[in-house]
Amino acid sequence: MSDTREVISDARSVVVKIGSSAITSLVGGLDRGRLDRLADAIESRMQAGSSVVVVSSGAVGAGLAPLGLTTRPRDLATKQAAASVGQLALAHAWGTSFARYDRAVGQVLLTADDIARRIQHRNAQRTLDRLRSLGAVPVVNENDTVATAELRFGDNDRLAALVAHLVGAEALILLSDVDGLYDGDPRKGAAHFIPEVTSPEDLDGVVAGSGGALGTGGMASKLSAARLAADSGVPVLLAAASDAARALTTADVGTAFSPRPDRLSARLFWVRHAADTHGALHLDEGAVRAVVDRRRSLLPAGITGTSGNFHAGDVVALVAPDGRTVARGVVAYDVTELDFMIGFSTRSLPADLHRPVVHADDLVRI
Ligand SMILES: Nc1ncnc2c1ncn2[C@@H]1O[C@H](COP(=O)(O)OP(=O)(O)O)[C@@H](O)[C@H]1O
Ligand SMILES: N[C@@H](CCC(=O)OP(=O)(O)O)C(=O)O
Repeated sequence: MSDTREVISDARSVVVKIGSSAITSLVGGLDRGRLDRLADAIESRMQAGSSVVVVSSGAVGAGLAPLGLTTRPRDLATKQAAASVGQLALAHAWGTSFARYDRAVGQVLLTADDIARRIQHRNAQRTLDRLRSLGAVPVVNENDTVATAELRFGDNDRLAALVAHLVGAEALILLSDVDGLYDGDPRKGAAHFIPEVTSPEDLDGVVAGSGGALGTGGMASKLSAARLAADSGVPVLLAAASDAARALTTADVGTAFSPRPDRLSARLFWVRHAADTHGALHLDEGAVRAVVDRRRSLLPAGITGTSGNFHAGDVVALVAPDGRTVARGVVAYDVTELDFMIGFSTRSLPADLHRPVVHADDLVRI
């Protein structure tokens, strides 16, 4: 068995993400039998000494039938209404499944903002830690009814990877309706199974397709969540929910993603994955080369313009002349100060403006 699978199987703290496609269907809504089987597997892992945080999708899927809807809505307001009805059923169903073991369940609804802002971040962290120390299972979902389009996590795979970072988990298990990663969408024809992903090259030629009728992000969101987790040193197992018992014990099913050996510091992880940037710095070609290839700090001379309303200490995007975001970093000046500095060489500026606009230590390439 690979080292990664051993780490996942031995992890004392695990985040288990369950996709809509694994526990809901368009016709039947929430599948209580499947939820019971997942709760059985999670309970066994907890009995063996691990703490588990569940990230459960399925609110929208569970809310469709009660509202007389037969397809997943596309517009935000109807999605939010379905999630509002469905979240109640979902939380109740998890509560009932774990009550068979006298295990309490705590509902935790988060938005991107909660993870991005340090104070809410700490509050969420404290609640999750206390729930776990009290032996309860936190069941996390996105707070769909208040998240607006631009505030959305995008998908719960990403939320699960951020939660894994937040609680210092040692493994992330993504359970879906597919039994792992293939080089193309297995619903669309013959595809080859990929058991291990140890480096980005293992993903060369992989076509990550869209999700099913109820899923949101499809395989692309699982791959980017796996990368996010890998950046924070967390190994990921992607497996079918029907294999949950094996995924949670021996981890000898599905696709295992190794964490990167040079994991990002907590600070740089923050910079790269901060939910929101507060603006952008537009770079000329020379500055792109200095920052990306030579890993230098960004100086005012290489900046051609700014956008957004940011302050010193905010995370901003660094954008190349062709519009690509090439890095993210913590900016050292307010936009109002910077607008007078851009294009000038450091020597021609007053001494109090000599620090770099983004220091190399505060900068992460994308
Ligand atoms: N390269 C691929 N490997 C495996 N599955 C893929 C791939 N591309 C697309 N898929 C599809 O992604 C779906 C899972 O994504 P999604 O429906 O969003 O799940 P979930 O609800 O669990 O988040 C699977 O049903 C599968 O058909
Ligand atoms: N918050 C939404 C889930 C969004 C989502 O990412 O769904 P999925 O792709 O099934 O994990 C819900 O509960 O329906």
